[in-house]
Amino acid sequence: MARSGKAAFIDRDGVINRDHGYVYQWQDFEFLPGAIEGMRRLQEHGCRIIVITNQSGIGRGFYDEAVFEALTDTMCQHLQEQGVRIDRVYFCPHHPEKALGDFRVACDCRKPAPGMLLRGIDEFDIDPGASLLIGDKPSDIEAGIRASIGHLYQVTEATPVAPATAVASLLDAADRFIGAS
Ligand SMILES: O=P(O)(O)OC[C@@H](O)[C@H]1O[C@@H](OP(=O)(O)O)[C@@H](O)[C@@H](O)[C@@H]1O
Ligand SMILES: [Mg+2]
Ligand SMILES: [Zn+2]
Repeated sequence: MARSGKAAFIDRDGVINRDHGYVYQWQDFEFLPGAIEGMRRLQEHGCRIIVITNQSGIGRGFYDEAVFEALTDTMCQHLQEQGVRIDRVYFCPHHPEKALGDFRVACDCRKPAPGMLLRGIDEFDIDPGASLLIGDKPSDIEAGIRASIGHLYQVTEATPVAPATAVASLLDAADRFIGAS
């Protein structure tokens, strides 16, 4: 049977919260303007909310998986209080050159590889063509292209990677997607 669900695949650092560089503590987690409202609108529109985040800070030894999970729990709790339910957070702890020990691998989940997106598509029976991705880096957009995501948005003031649309915020992306579908 054809896949039928719709998902918003959302990058974390630089889209949901300000990217201060390997954020792992709640005190450094600063929601970007429009991020929470954008997720609320996408959820109300019927999208699964799926976060896809490279976390090579784990592999580099800056913080461990338990610390990342604790921050994720706090973020999700905060969002829940604001009426946003995160369906899943996928993360990649690897890096092919900079990570330590077993984390130093050429995995299939570190963006621009599409592994985290493909997992979400499979686990939630998502139609990628009807879904959107919001990222800030070219590697996010590249992952979206490789997973055949139909609507790509890049939070950037520079020229976006084709065929992504440049947006000012998660909220801007949400409104454009909802307006177009
Ligand atoms: O934007 P997402 O995917 O949510 O997360 C990115 C972070 O894990 C960090 O990824 C690093 O890239 P490297 O992993 O070192 O190439 C840098 O870009 C950091 O500034 C950034 O905080
Ligand atoms: Mg990012
Ligand atoms: Zn990985």
